[in-house]
Amino acid sequence: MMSEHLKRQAAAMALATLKPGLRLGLGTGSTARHFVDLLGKQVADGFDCICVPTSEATAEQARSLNIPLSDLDTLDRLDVTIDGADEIDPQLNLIKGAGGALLREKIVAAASDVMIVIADSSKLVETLGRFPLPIEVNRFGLGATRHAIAAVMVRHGAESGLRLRETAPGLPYVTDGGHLIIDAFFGRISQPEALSRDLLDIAGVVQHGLFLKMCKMAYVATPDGVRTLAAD
Ligand SMILES: O=C(CO)[C@H](O)[C@H](O)COP(=O)(O)O
Repeated sequence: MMSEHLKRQAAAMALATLKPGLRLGLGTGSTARHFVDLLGKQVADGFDCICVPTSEATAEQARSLNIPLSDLDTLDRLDVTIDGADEIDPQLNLIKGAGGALLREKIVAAASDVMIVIADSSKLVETLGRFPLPIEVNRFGLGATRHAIAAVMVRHGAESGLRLRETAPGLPYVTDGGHLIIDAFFGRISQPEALSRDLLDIAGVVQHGLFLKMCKMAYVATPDGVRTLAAD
């Protein structure tokens, strides 16, 4: 499929920039999966690195490829994290979390000196909000948390509502951390910093999928080649 080909090109470009000996964060999702696959081949050829995965799925893939793994108890900082994104704006602010790994992804990205995003060009947007914003919430008090998120949505002029993510009707999606995810349809997010603060002020919100000023560089694959985007 064309988009899989583009994702792999972006992943290959990111891998080509990495020096041996780095402490790497490994993202989650189909694009990150290409990166881990390519990294596995490089490790098999002797490439030295130590990696912290952002999800159980990525950990399992990395283990199957004999990629050396660690965690953020053993390593307190990482050099680089390579991850995908659901939306990328011109300042390289992101929406992440379609794959349900946003909490670990944000912890790993925050512990990294540099966050690099890999994506195909369908992820580029002028303003964040085309994609529903994933919000990770505690199971306890779900109704009250939903109500509080709905009030924030009204304050931010949201268009269409929210829904609890499910794996099947009536079966909530559960994150690796044991939390639930609410997908909130904001439409155009004109004040992402204020929205981030308002959501984090809600007691039942564990984290949300706005990654603001975290990404330093993005490799975005287009049919004409991979573009390198850098944050100001
Ligand atoms: O945030 C994520 C997972 O929580 C992913 O990085 C994001 O959803 C992009 O995934 P894909 O590469 O499959 O499009």
